[in-house]
Amino acid sequence: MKFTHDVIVIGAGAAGLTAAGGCAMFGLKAALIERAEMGGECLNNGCVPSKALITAAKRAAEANEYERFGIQMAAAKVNWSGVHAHIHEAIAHIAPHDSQERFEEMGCDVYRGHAHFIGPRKVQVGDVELSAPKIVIATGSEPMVPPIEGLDSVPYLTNENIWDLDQLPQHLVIIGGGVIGMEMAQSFRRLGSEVTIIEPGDLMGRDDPDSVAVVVETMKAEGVMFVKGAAAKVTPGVLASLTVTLEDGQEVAGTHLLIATGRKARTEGYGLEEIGVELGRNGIKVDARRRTNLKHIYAIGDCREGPRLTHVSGYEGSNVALEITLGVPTKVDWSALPWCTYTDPEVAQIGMTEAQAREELGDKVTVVREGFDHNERAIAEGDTRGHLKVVMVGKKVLGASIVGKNAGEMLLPFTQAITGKASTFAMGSAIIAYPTRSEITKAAAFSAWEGTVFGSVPKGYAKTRAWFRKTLR
Ligand SMILES: Cc1cc2nc3c(=O)[nH]c(=O)nc-3n(C[C@H](O)[C@H](O)[C@H](O)COP(=O)(O)OP(=O)(O)OC[C@H]3O[C@@H](n4cnc5c(N)ncnc54)[C@H](O)[C@@H]3O)c2cc1C
Ligand SMILES: NC(=O)c1ccc[n+]([C@@H]2O[C@H](COP(=O)([O-])OP(=O)(O)OC[C@H]3O[C@@H](n4cnc5c(N)ncnc54)[C@H](O)[C@@H]3O)[C@@H](O)[C@H]2O)c1
Repeated sequence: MKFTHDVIVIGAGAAGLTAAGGCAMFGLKAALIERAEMGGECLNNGCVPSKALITAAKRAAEANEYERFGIQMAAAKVNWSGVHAHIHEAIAHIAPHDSQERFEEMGCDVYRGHAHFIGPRKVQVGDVELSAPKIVIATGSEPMVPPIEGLDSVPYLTNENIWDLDQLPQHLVIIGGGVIGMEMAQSFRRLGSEVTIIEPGDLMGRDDPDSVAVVVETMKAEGVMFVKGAAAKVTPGVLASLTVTLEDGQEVAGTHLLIATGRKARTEGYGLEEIGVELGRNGIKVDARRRTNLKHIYAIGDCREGPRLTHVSGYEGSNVALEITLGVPTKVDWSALPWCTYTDPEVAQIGMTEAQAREELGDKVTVVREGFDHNERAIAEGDTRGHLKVVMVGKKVLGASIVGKNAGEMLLPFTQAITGKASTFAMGSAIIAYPTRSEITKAAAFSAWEGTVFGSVPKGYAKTRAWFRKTLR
């Protein structure tokens, strides 16, 4: 079979960009296909707009504080069109980094259109047929909208259209108290909306409950309302715009509705079933090397079963690029997986929570806890909310849960403690929570190694392997 490319990558979000860019930097002929905006969910509908909103909301919250440290600011006057502009400026500022032009400069052939498998090694985009011995699926995920009665009778929001709001909601009702629900709730409340979160289970259920409790206390004090229960029905309102009825009959009325009930992997409408790629409960099934049941096809990022975070997509993209180019079989390792929820205070986690460790290792687990109330920087800053919990077996660190100001920036030493690796190479390949300032350490370490990793010898080796793969099939 004559191939058009060494590798085809479907989807230009965090996962696909890293995989395609990595392969191209080793000199492989890489095709990158994107049917919507370059940069995917993180840039256009996810991390970047949400963090921009959080920043604007934080400014309003600071202005609205009563006198602190002898200083009283003028109360915040929120101009929603200015907040909206800031969100879209942040996206526009980062867009060139993920752009078609940049990836073409790196050596990728970028195709804009819907990709569809027409064979196990063939993909069609528009009227172009592409083929390659290796294919990477990085098609991402979309909001999971539960089948709530009457939902279609109201114009509801998800993370895909909330950035287009032309006015600040008067009362935002949020179904789902996970990460999106909590980050959005605090932001809109701080900007002046009334906000109610409806959640049947634990708020931010993946995090340590002691961390979550600190944030919930702050959010309650700021006026966010929490209602326990599952949303069962939505009705257009008479005075208010809508009413959500819970399974137990409670009613919550508001003017706007945000659905934040989790993500659904994008696995439909591009021929996966026809070529026999196996699917799991919510995503493509993969092994530890991110290979599907068809071993030459990889699935990375939000489209496969597993954690859904930008830094995870990037990590899997580079692992797969290394495997395809240099033949390094890189198994994923989640033992030092970090994540952070950018509420105020931030909730950051790496590795195991106390509950996970106790479930796996019982009473061998020890936990040490330090509060910020004894931290002199926190005292001087007048913000002692929060604590650090370190989860260990003996003195070996398994995980850490941090809640407090800039908690996401405090995870890096625990990456090194858990992995036991602290070289510049390890720093360059560490998984670092996105978006944090700590990522700059990875960038610096990567720069130190770039010339070696993408030097003439590894590139020559990668190209020879790709040539054999294309020619000997
Ligand atoms: C509101 C929100 C806030 C978030 N905040 C954070 C955060 O702070 N930190 C964090 O780490 N994570 C965050 N996330 C999660 C993060 O955005 C995702 O994990 C990440 O963007 C997934 O990247 P991906 O490349 O796997 O998928 P995506 O970014 O979804 O990219 C997939 C791409 O594939 C394209 N595509 C799909 N099918 C086809 C096809 N057939 N042909 C061609 N193209 C196709 C899509 O158009 C899309 O551009 C957030 C998510 C949301 C929704
Ligand atoms: N800071 C970050 O890293 C960040 C920020 C935002 C989003 N994300 C990513 O985005 C993804 C999605 O976030 P999310 O908040 O949508 O999902 P989630 O899984 O975190 O939370 C969804 C919540 O919705 C609740 N729910 C489900 N059905 C419901 C119903 N009928 N009524 C009321 N509640 C209901 C669930 O109990 C759950 O708590 C996650 O994978 C996350 O990793 C990450």
